[in-house]
Amino acid sequence: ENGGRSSVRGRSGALSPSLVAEEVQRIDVNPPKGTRDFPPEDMRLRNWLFNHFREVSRLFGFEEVDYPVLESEALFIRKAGEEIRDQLYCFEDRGNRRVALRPELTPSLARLVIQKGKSLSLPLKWFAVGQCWRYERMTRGRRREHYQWNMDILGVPEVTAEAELIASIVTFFKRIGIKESDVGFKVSSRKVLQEVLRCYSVPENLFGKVCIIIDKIEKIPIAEIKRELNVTGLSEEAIEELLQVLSIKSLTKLEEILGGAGEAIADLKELFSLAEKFGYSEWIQFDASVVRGLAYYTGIVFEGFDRDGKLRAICGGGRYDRLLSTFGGDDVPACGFGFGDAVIVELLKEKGLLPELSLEVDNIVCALDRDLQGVAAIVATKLREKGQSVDLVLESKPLKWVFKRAARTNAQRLIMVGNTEWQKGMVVVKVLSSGKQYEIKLDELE
Ligand SMILES: CC(=O)Nc1cnc2ccccc2c1
Repeated sequence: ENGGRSSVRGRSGALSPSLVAEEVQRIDVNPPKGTRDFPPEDMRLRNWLFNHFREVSRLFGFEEVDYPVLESEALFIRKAGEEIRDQLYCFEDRGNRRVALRPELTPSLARLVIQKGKSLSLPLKWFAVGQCWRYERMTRGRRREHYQWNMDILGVPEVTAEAELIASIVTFFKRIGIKESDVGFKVSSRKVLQEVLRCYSVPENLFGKVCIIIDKIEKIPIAEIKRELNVTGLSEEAIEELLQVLSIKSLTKLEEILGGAGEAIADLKELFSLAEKFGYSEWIQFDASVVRGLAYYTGIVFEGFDRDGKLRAICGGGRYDRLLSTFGGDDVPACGFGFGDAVIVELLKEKGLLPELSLEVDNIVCALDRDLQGVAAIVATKLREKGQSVDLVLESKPLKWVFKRAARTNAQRLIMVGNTEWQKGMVVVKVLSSGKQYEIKLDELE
């Protein structure tokens, strides 16, 4: 199909190098383990998803930010036993610096906020869509990268901030056709754990570690949870009381156990009342077992789940009021969420909600004679200046080839530049949906 030329000879007919030099060993053309390419069809779906992330962030008045994918390893070294730490994609660079591919975006946000310091006026509402990395033994065959949408509000201590963040995710779900019958949010507060641990005089510095162990409650046997809590230093009765409280699924019950004085109850009541006002009460439920797997959360935590229970958490977030001070900055009240690009696509597949996205081009322009290639370029430029997309045929091709390409690229119109018509300053337009064909002066083409 390349006009009859044999593939080993280029335009000039010379022998191609491969026949002369030694055989070149073919490189591995797959992307590195655990990573993905985004060829056009996959990139259309990714852009569709990210455009919704960005449009919702805009609707909520958030500003877009980004950070280097490479950060100092120190940003992610936390001693709470988190999985994200065990799987850090870290290495020593050529300057002998310990660096890491970011496993999440929040520490970078904290770093930038500290760096900007007083020059930032609060509250800050920032969002980012960034690639995050982990290094897992490929035995699990899981991906080593994914893209995360993050939205964060800094400088707002009240739970109106968390309510706003959940509202933004509900808005996103509604835009892509996901309903409250498909997904929900489990909501709790780490202050529940805090209040229980205080009753048993568990030192504050064990709080993060205890949360990380609790977060594994549905992933490892309960006996293992108890053992790890015990090793961490909790008494038998503290462990029993903790596990008891974590099984509570109603705020009323929680109030009976904890008493009505604590901040946990007040925050959660406020959040559920705001949910009413935002109109997403049907989407959220209290569930004391939600703690999330990041050590820095300090208050409300939430995670989006699929009600069929087939998938891992869709998204998650919460309040992290102490993160900045762990980096030596002044504390700023903060809350945010992360939303990965993988589970949501699995959910859309499950629900038959994957959009059909095809390549669209307004025009395909071709010269019918070799010496009219320049005129075809004029036509293409004119249309592009009017904001129309043009797939300009760049070589002299038989019309059959052009029609085939027009069909594959979903071109709306075919513009042909032929000698006969061009003598009169005209070009031929064929509307491909109707087959209607007409001649028109170039400067009347729009
Ligand atoms: C389902 C999925 O791809 N999860 C995923 C993939 N890559 C990651 C990379 C860093 C942190 C978390 C990650 C999570």
